[in-house]
Amino acid sequence: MEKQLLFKNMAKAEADVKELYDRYETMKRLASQDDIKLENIPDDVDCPELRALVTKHNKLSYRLGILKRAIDEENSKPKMAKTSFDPESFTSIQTALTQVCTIALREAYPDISVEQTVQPSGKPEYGDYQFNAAMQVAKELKNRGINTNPAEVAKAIVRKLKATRIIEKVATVGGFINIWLAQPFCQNLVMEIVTEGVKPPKLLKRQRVLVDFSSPNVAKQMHVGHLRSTIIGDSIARLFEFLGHEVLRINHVGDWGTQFGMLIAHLQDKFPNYVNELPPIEDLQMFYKESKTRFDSDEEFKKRAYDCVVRLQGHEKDYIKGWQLICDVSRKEFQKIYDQLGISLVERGESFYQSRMESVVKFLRENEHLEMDDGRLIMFGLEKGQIPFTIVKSDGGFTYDTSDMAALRQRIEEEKCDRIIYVVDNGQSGHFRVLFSCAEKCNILDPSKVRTDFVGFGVVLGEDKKKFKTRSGDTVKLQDLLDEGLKRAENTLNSKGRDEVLTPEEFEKAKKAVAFGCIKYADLCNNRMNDYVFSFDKMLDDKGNTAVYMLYMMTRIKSIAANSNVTPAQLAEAAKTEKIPVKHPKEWKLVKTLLRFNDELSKIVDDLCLHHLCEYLYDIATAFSEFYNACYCIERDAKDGQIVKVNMDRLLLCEATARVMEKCFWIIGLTPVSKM
Ligand SMILES: NC(=[NH2+])NCCC[C@H](N)C(=O)O
Repeated sequence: MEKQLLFKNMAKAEADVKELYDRYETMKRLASQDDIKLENIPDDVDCPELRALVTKHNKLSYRLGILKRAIDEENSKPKMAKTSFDPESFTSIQTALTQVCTIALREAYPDISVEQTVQPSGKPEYGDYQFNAAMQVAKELKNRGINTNPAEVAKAIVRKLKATRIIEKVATVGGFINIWLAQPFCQNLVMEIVTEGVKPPKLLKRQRVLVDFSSPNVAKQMHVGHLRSTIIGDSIARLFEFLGHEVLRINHVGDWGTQFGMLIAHLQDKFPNYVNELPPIEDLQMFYKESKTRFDSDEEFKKRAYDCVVRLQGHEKDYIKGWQLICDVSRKEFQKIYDQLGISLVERGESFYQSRMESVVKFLRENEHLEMDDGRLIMFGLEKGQIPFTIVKSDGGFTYDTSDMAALRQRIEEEKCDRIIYVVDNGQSGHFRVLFSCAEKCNILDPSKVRTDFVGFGVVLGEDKKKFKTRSGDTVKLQDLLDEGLKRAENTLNSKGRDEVLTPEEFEKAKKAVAFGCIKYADLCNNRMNDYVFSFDKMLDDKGNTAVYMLYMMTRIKSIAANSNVTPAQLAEAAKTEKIPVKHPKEWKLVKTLLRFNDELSKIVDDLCLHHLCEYLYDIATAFSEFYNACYCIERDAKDGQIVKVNMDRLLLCEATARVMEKCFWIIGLTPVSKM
């Protein structure tokens, strides 16, 4: 009996041991797992403490995962101490990134002198900007017998990259260094646009910039070529003004040629009393034609005309008076065009340089730069095979070449210009090459101190791709062209029913903004070097990159806040607490597009091609449309259309977009309209 009990106890003890062993095994298995899941604990394990511990463990390992990833991310970032970013020296994102990358490049490879600017990257997966110097550096190194590859170089550069507030993260793909912008930094910059307006980047040095543009010829037609020069030159001047430079807008009018001889001789015959009584010359071109016909057919008249030139250049009173009268008639006509287009210019024609021409000739003679050639005095520039400048004609008179030499000298020595920009058609590119070359040769121009730019442009073509003419084959008068623009703009607005929604004043404003805006925009949005086809139909199209599309876009953006009953004051108040939204990819894309503004400007400061700005405007408009379609600014009830929610942060982004676009408009010379 006792024995039986003993056996029973033993069997039970054995079963207990087995059970305990099994449990131990389960626990061991569970413990070896990285993450113990509650469901893996067998149901028969009745141990609440264990379950509590597992739950706690799981929570902790989740947090550990987050921390580990953060550490990894931190480690993948440039390792050096965070240098605080100096907003004082910030000019543009591209410049700032280029600086940071160049410093890293120099540190990684001190004796390699590769210059590269950071570029916006083409695809979002390659970051926002790219620095592609590694290929060139690797090539350089290979040339020196050092075996490496672009990927290694890229990594070496990244290791030297200092962290800044602009950069969120950096990654290399082969030899490419991809850079992602930091959102908080960008949000702040865009918010500054809302609170402080679009400000120009900090100027390193304020320059004196002279823009020689428009420059028609007295008594002759101001033609479409002069219109191009006027539009392009005005925009360039505006750009430099916005940047804070000191700009001289000079109208180098052709007012001192030999044509004045025949004009004055004709004036004496037609209006003998011209000195005392204002001659009623209405059609100066007609007057010019008449005198030219006489000049070409009448020997006696021709002689008198020559005599008149001599007496005019000798500053004889009555001759100067006649010359002034003729210039006045022209001046008034030019001014009408400038007023309509909203362009300001300082007239300083060729006549202004008369005495300076005399002294520049003396200077060139004394320094032995002039050569006798068939009775003329000519000057060769520095380049071989270049045609020479004619400084003094065989009759002792001066030429277009002489006046430009004198003008350039005046602009450098008297005006102390840092940069001189000539906006003249491509046909004169040769003239300006010789001018710069001669000026350098005789030490009037030192290109290391003064920058000269020839801003050429192509000819204006008709829709038939031939030279721009009227239907009857005459050259197109500028005033007629502007008038037609107004008429066509009126038709366009009427066809959209704008005459019914706008007040007469608003309609007039819109009409002018559209007409003159579209003429300017159509000119500027093409690469200026190309010939351009003048087409009102294309200009007035409301699709594509046209002024009409841009003006519409602007009124649309402006109406968003107004339609949601948010006042400017409320918006300003919201700017104090809200952040610019960047969560949605389209918000972020728009933000980054807006922040390209300064980069675009610095590109234009260098190549003086305004089409970059028009392309940029189009990019903004596109990014805005995408944002607006994807992100609600105002949320309305589906049934009754009542506003249920206003997303103030998005309205602030709309406001920033309008501000940047407005600044671009200003530089282009477009007048925005509040309603269209
Ligand atoms: N400095 C200059 N040359 N400026 C351009 C003058 C253009 C000249 N008056 C023309 O109509 O062709």
